[in-house]
Amino acid sequence: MLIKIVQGNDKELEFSDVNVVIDVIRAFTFAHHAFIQGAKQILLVKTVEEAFELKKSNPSYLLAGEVKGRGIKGFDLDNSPSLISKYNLNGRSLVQKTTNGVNATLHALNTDIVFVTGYSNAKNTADYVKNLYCSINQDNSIHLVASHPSGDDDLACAEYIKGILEENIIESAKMVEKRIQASHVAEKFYDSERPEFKEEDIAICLKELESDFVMIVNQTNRVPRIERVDI
Ligand SMILES: O=C(O)[C@H](CS(=O)(=O)O)OP(=O)(O)O
Ligand SMILES: [Mg+2]
Repeated sequence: MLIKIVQGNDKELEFSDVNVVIDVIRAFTFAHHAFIQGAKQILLVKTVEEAFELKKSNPSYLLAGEVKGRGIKGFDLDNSPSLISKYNLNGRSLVQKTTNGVNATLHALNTDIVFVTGYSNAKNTADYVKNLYCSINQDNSIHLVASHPSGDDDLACAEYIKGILEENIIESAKMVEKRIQASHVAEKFYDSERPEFKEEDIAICLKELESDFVMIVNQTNRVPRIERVDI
């Protein structure tokens, strides 16, 4: 198994058998909770304009995401996992536009299969990838993409997943949680002068959840979309 950790949201990756794109704070923690709340799929777009175009032809779509961390005028939702975990999303399709997670994923499509995850679903995802791609073929190449260019939240999670895949756990779950909380990306959520960033979001990003699915990017349509695949 050739496992490489890559950091950044715009890296053009050479082909690998599997890509796992990680965004802890907050895009794929948000996505994980959206699926738990019943979402059917999450379409991934690069720009705000593309999101509005999709909504024009599909008025039931919910637009979600951020620019510089803040919600977008005219969108239905921002990038907050604590907010989304209060919605009933049964059967709904979302469109997601975010700085790191979504952009990194759109740059990571040169592969047979793309997973996305935050920390909340990291162990599930790592176990699934390990069973399916590591046990059978030891020659498989895997990119773990820590989507924030400098955030230790995604890097810590990537190292955690690598440890599970290689059966060599250097970073314990507790250590990873500490690194996420101490990362510079988390800072603004503890800043009382920036009330738009909620501390509650970080609490959710730090919590591993028992869930029975992984998130895989379906590339068969023009717009790539995250779907839940039961495990
Ligand atoms: O909304 C977020 O948490 C981030 C943007 S920033 O790092 O807070 O500026 O977007 P994401 O794509 O979820 O990393
Ligand atoms: Mg992030």
